[in-house]
Amino acid sequence: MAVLDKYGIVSFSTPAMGDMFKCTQRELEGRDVASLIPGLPLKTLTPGYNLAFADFWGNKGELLKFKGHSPNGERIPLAVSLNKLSIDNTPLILLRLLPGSEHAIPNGEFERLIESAKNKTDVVMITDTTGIIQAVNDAFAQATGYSREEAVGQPASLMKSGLHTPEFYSKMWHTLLAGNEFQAVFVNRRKNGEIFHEDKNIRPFIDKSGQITHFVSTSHCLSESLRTTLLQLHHEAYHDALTGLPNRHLFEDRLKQAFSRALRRGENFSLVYLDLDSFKEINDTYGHTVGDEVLRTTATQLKACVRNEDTVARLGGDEFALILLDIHRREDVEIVLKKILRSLEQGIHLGNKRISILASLGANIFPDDGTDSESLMMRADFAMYKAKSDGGHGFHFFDKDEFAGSAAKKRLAELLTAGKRLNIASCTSEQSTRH
Ligand SMILES: Nc1nc2c(ncn2[C@@H]2O[C@H](COP(=O)(O)OP(=O)(O)OP(=O)(O)O)[C@@H](O)[C@H]2O)c(=O)[nH]1
Repeated sequence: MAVLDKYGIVSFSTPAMGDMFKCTQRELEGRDVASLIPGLPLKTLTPGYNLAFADFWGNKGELLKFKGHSPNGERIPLAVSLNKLSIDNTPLILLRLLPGSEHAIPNGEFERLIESAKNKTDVVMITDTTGIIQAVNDAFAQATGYSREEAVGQPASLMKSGLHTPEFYSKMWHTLLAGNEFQAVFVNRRKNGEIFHEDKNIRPFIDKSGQITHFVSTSHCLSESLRTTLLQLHHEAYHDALTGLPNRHLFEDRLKQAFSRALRRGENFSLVYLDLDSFKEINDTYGHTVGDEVLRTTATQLKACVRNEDTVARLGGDEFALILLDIHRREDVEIVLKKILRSLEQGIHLGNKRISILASLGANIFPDDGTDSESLMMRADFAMYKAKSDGGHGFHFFDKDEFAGSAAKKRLAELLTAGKRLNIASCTSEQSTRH
């Protein structure tokens, strides 16, 4: 692994990269990456392009296959991934390298692989196809605190931290069992309970008959500063910068989790949409800074009105969504909605003046009002639109009969077909202007 500056110059490299290029880290640092990997389209004269390219490839999560040129002229087949990083507001590029261009380890090299792993600085762990550890190297013991004797025969989940979602592991198994390699930063737990971060690559080992017999994991632990930066990047991708709330991506993920939890435990949950009333007027009258303060206060108040395991997200503009877990009756939701309206009313203070925050809320309950996320989202939005068209500053529960007779239903269907965001508020002629 290496960190490049925006001009593509190697600012930092790991010993593993030195091993790969058959030279010391010092010989790599300060070099133009184009001289080491000529195929990479990073050029010293195009820093803006370099960062945009790293960001683009990072988001795609793809590995690029190249031939590296070691300083002594040797050709090295490589798989490369790029990500944009920011450390202390300095944009940088994280370059991750894997040996070879093959997905699977070539036939008959298994024993040699175990032998070669012995002296590596990288952590190597070999499991069978069910994830039981078969072999580890010395670096494994240093990184995890488990000796070879303690680890071999145990499931690799020995190091599980509980901080990844079940989807993370299911994606890993799908990828591996399809014969492809899996690369990710794993958050694992050492024997002494400490959390550590591993930049890990897992490759299937395929025997002479073409069967996958083992998985080979190679990783190195991330330094504290890099780990913090990666956590920040992850947080930024899933949170709204203004309020710090989960953004639409994370909200959709939480909604999926709410479905699985409700199905697993036989529970109900409620989805609530909230749109501020006359927010545009606040912006127009007092300016965007005050508007931003109103949005931040809304976020704080919403979080204060719900339980820790519930979700409050900002979907965009003045639209928020809440997922209230483990709901028994509609009355439970009503209590929360009333509390929200009351606490938002307190608003913000501007000198001697108080600006109340008014909102329209639409709610529904799984499974009564919908059994998939799309219809629940659409129906919460519809209920919110009803609350708004009833004068705003209030809440409304989704009602099937109302929905069936509504002209908006047709509009909803059109929007749904067009795959657009369902902003029903824009269809209404009646808008609340109360403050
Ligand atoms: N201050 C601020 N304003 C924003 C932000 N994002 C969106 N807006 C503004 O939010 C307003 C949303 O418009 P509308 O949905 O029509 O707001 P509204 O006046 O509450 O209309 P109704 O919902 O019908 O009551 C627009 O004026 C946007 O410019 C933001 O991050 N900060």
